[in-house]
Amino acid sequence: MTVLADDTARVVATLPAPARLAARLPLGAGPRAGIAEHRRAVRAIVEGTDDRLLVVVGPCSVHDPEAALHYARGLTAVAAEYERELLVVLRAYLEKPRSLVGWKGLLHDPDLDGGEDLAEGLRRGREFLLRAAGTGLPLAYEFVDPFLAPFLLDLVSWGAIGARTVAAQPHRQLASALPMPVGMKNAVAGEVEVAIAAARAAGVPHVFPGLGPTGAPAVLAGAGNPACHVVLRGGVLPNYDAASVGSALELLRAAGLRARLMVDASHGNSGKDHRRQPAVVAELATQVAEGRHGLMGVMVESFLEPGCQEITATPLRYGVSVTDACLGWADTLGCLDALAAAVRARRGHPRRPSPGGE
Ligand SMILES: O=C[C@H](O)[C@H](O)COP(=O)(O)O
Ligand SMILES: C=C(OP(=O)(O)O)C(=O)O
Repeated sequence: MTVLADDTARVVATLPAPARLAARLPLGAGPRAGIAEHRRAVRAIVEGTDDRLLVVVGPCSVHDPEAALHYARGLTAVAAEYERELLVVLRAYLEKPRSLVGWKGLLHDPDLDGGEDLAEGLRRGREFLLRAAGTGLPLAYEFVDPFLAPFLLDLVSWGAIGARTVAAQPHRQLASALPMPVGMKNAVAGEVEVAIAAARAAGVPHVFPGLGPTGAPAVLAGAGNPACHVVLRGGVLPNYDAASVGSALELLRAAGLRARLMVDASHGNSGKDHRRQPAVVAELATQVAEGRHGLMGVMVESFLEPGCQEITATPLRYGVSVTDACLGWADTLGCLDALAAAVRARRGHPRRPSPGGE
C-alpha cells in the first residue's frame, strides 16, 4: 500500500488512463459523427438558430444500466415522433453530488453496496454510455468530479454543472474546455447570479491542471465555451414562473449574455416531489406557447416507474429511481406532448429582433 506523504489519503486502487479505457471501450467512427451532429443541434437551440425546445429527460441517476437502456429505447421512438418540435436528450447521469452523504452514483459504487470500486464503475459507466449512444439519442451528463470527465466526455452532447458545484473554479475551467454546450444550474438556495457568473467565466479561455489522455498530470487549456447557459432549478423558492424566468432573462441581458435559458422542472422547482413536475411543465408550456422564445430548454426527471426507493431496498424495484423521485413513463409522455404543442403555438408568435430573440 502506498501512503501519501502527509498521510491524509491511502491509495486503495489504481485507475486506467482515459486513453486506455477508451481503447478498451472505443467510440466508433459512426457514433462519433452522430455525437458531433447532436452537439451541433444542441448548440443551434442554445444559440437560437433552431426554434425547437431542448428537452433533457431521464432518470435522476443510472443505477441499473439495463433498466436505463430499456427507458432509452422507449424514449428513442418518442423523440422521433416529436423531432420537429423537440430535441430530446437522455439524462445519462453516472455521478451524483450529495448535500451531505449518500450513494455517489454508478461510477463511484457500481454494485450499490458501498464497495466503491471506481475502476469497475468507470468501465461499466463508459460501457453504458456507449450502449446509450447506440440508441441514437444525444446524452446529457453532469460533470460532478472534473477528474473523471476525460474518461467519458467524448460521449456527451449536453453537459451540466450542478447547483452544488456551479461556484467552483475547477468546474468553470472544465466547462471552458468541454466540446459541448453546458448548462449552469442556479445555486441550491436559488441564487441565479452565480449561474450567470459561471456561464461568463466558462465562456473565456482558461489554463488549468488536469489529467492528460495518457493519465499523466498535465496543464490543460480551454478555449472558452460560448455555448454555456443558465438552468433555473429553483431553490428555497421555485423560479419557473413567468416573473422569475423574465427576471433571469433580464439578468442575462444585463450581463451581456444571450437571453436564453433552460428550466428544470424537478429539484427546487418541484420541491423534489415528482408529482409536481407536470404542473411545472404545464406552466413552462404556457410561457412557450405565449411566445417566450428565451425559454429554450426544459429538464424533467423521469424513469420507467414513478417515485423513488431506498438504495438498500431488497429486492430493488425495476425501473424505479434510487435517488430523487422521478415521473413515470405515462406522465413523461404527457409532458413531452404538452411541450411539443407549445412549440407549435410559439411558431405563431414572431420573435422580437432583440439579441436574445425574446
Ligand atoms: O439530483 C439529485 C439530487 O438532488 C442531488 O444528487 C442531491 O441529493 P441529496 O440532497 O439527496 O444529497
Ligand atoms: C443534482 C442535480 O441537480 P441540481 O444540481 O440542480 O441539484 C441533477 O440534475 O441531478
